[in-house]
Amino acid sequence: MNRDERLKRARRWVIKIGSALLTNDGQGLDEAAIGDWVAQMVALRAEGIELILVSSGAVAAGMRRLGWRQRPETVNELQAAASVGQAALVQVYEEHFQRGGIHTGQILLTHEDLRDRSRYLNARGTLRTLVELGVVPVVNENDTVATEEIRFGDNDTLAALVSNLVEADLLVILTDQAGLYDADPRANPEARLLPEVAAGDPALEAMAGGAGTGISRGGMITKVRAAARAARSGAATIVVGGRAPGVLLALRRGEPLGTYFSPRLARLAARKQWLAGQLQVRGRLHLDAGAARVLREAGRSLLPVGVTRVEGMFQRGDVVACIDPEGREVARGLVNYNWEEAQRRRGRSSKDLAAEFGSLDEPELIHRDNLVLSET
Ligand SMILES: Nc1ncnc2c1ncn2[C@@H]1O[C@H](COP(=O)(O)OP(=O)(O)O)[C@@H](O)[C@H]1O
Ligand SMILES: N[C@@H](CCC(=O)OP(=O)(O)O)C(=O)O
Repeated sequence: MNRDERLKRARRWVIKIGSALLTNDGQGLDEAAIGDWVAQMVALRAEGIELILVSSGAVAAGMRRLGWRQRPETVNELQAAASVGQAALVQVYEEHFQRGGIHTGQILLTHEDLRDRSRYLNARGTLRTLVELGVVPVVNENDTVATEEIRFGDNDTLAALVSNLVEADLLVILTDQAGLYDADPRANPEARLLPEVAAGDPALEAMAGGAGTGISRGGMITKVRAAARAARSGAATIVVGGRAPGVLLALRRGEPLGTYFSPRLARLAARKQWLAGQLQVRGRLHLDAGAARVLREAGRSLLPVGVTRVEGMFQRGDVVACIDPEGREVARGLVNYNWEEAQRRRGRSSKDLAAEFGSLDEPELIHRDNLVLSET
């Protein structure tokens, strides 16, 4: 399916608005711009398009209300700014959406909410219910409680995971550049805009750099990765300049704005999407070349015999990474044994293990249903 066709058919959109765009140079919210995007979203809703909004801007809005000129350094100050600013943010959205007769609902997530399978299913259920009720969920990271270990860090990653969660057709990332360029346009005036690329193409990461402003987090690299993640559940992504007049409606009309990331990656089953969305691992299993090959090429389960080294103190059911002899990540999966048991089993044949532990013992360290290949 090409871009035009996909856009015509896209019924469920996730729209992400970045910090760089939402704030007047990091100083408070650009309310006029927000009003303009919301009016466009109201028009999209009237066409029957379901919307989920992922909005940054809490820290910047909080700084403004607290009278701070610089982004604070300490975690608690950042969290305080986010707490004050999040209230301001939802207030502005709610006010503008109300004018169009649409309710909003606030959803604040941490990575922990999506790591735990039952919390993940719960978040998914709530988001889907809100969408079915015609409410526009306004999602942000729960910055007031998120510590380094449990945070997404940037909202591009969060928007991609939300796209997986609601099985969106399209992820639109509004930012302060017209799209993805072949080099950072702030540093290279000659950089050219790429109108269409393949989501997950490793060459894109080399072109994309970090954040452009002091207040934003991810930069273009996290957008490129977000497009690859979103493609795992079949969503196309468009990264586009949010200041282009009527940008959302122009996209809907099929105007060729921004960079279109076509989702050419194989679509994963819902459970594997959840696995692929895990941002952190609890341990690493180092594989020999043969095991790395059968995982990559034959989609087999991981048997203890192919494991040369066990790293980390994980428990049964934790997510661990499988690493090839060159140190590259092959796959991630839910491990059947804790680290001590895995240690005891590594390098041994299934026959040998059955003789020692009995035939009721699970022969795989990771079953193929619980294993997802990493993007390399
Ligand atoms: N190849 C690239 N193409 C476009 N922008 C890039 C590229 N590499 C780095 N950037 C930078 O990424 C910035 C956008 O990301 P970011 O500042 O995180 O915005 P947001 O808050 O919208 O997520 C741009 O301002 C730009 O300076
Ligand atoms: N959650 C933070 C935003 C994080 C952030 O700035 O992300 P991004 O918009 O991707 O650069 C906030 O609301 O301030």
